[in-house]
Amino acid sequence: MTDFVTDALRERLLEGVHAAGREVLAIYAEDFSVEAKADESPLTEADMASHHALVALLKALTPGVPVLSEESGEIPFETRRHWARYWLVDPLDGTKEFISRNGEFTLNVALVENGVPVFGIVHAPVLVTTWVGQAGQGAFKWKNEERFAIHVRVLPNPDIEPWKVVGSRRHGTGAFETFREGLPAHVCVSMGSSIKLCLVAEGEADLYPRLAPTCEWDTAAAQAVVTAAGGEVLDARTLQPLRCNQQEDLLNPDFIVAGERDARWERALKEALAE
Ligand SMILES: Nc1ncnc2c1ncn2[C@@H]1O[C@H](COP(=O)(O)O)[C@@H](OP(=O)(O)O)[C@H]1O
Ligand SMILES: [Mg+2]
Repeated sequence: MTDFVTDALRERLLEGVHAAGREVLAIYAEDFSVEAKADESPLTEADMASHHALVALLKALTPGVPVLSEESGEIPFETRRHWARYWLVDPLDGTKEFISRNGEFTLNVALVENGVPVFGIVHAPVLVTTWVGQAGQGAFKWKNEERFAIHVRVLPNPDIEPWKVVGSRRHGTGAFETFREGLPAHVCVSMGSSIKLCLVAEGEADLYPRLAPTCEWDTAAAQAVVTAAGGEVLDARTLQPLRCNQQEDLLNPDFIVAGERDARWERALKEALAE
């Protein structure tokens, strides 16, 4: 439960994120250049335009609340570990999807309180879709200006209806394949960016195992959506909820997003991680 984000603040945040999304779309529509970051991952003008727009928005709406963005540059753990509340931003998640122009990229803004993502906005401008989740207030999806309440779905009986698993377009691993081999009947779809977590939140997928690296900004906003929709984002080994800002680096452990706990996928996950 967070009471920091009032209805009025949420509306201003949504307007601002949509405005940043329009800046990103304007770049998407033109020829854009691609640079390589220090870690060899790609960076476009759109990542930086969205970063500047979102940081300015958050600083204007909530002066005094620190902002950590993927494109901020490093903030030492010694400084940020004292933050009881901060904004965590991935201005463009799915940069490779942006570059390949398949529309599967998102703008992500999370509010983290004491390590827990309690509020999140995930906006996919090409899909004209925005997911919002707020602890204690549920989760919503806007699609073409229409608003729907969303909720995870109950795992179906796989003999009647196969489970739905969502995986990365680019980060499939042997462990992911072993996990699938341990599952009952299921179908698998590939998707880029934090949209994967949102698909679990809205009951379009049952499981998203991520047995490959990600950073906290990749997941925090969508984790708030998933939890507000009744699901969980769990460390794949401990099955405890992911927490932010607990350590020097900003890497997540391997994790799984699930609408519901179930011994069958927990067993498959254990086998996949034992390899
Ligand atoms: N080696 C690595 N270490 C940390 N994060 C990584 C990584 N390889 C990929 N990622 C993260 O995975 C995200 C893409 O995941 P997916 O392929 O499932 O969409 C990237 O987001 P960005 O596009 O914001 O850089 C990046 O942050
Ligand atoms: Mg990202």
